[in-house]
Amino acid sequence: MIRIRDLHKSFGKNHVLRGLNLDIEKGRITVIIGGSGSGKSVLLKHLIKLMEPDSGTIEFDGQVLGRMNSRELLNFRRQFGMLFQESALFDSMTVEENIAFPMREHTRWSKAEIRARVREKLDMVGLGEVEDRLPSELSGGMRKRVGLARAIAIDPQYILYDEPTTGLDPIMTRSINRLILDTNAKLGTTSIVISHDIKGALKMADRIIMLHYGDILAAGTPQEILESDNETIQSFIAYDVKGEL
Ligand SMILES: Nc1ncnc2c1ncn2[C@@H]1O[C@H](COP(=O)(O)OP(=O)(O)OP(=O)(O)O)[C@@H](O)[C@H]1O
Repeated sequence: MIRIRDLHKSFGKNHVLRGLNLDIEKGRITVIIGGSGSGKSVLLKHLIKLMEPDSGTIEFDGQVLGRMNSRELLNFRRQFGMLFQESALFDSMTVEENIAFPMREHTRWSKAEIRARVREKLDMVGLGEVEDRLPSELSGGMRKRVGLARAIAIDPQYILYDEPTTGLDPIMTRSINRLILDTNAKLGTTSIVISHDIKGALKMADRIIMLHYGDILAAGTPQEILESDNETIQSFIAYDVKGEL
């Protein structure tokens, strides 16, 4: 269980996270939605300590993130896979080297073992013989899949997805959403997804969190979000769900 309590973060006068409280259950898919600039990415960065809060706490299974020593922090980071926006692959490395990267950083697996595991992860994300290609030689959808293969390289407990389907066509969007669901089911991971894809969120989420000006406007099952009588939520989902222009 991840427990976030009274989290505040400002950049100068821009008070981005405003006393955010949130519990995220293990093994589930939590999708975070909300308008541009509402603080979704900032929240995600706090979870892996890429950003420090001004005040408030984040606990993973009772362990407070800010109080970990460097060894605990290294172990902690090992439990995370992250699929960044734009996939964030290393351009000068091949697909195989990209996926092998976390394995080399965090494990003592042999070269042969790493090679076999890279193949296994590529199979999981439905990619064929692309090990020797460079990211620039792949389509955007393929790069996302390689990014996902890298995110699950060392079977993390948590996977964070930052807008995994932004910029993809509807078919690729569906297929990446399917992959997120399958990965969650196969690896039993806790998945936290930031998304602008409301339809996808309603289909795959166990729980949807809506952020609004750095606080939580609503949290609930897809059904609860759909049935909410809050005007801001309704106008946020109107275009995608009701097809309103
Ligand atoms: N490193 C930073 N320095 C200064 N301001 C920042 C920094 N990172 C984020 N912000 C500000 O924090 C606010 C929230 O940004 P964030 O990226 O979390 O939004 P978001 O909800 O993910 O938006 P989007 O859906 O457009 O990606 C914005 O006003 C942004 O300008």
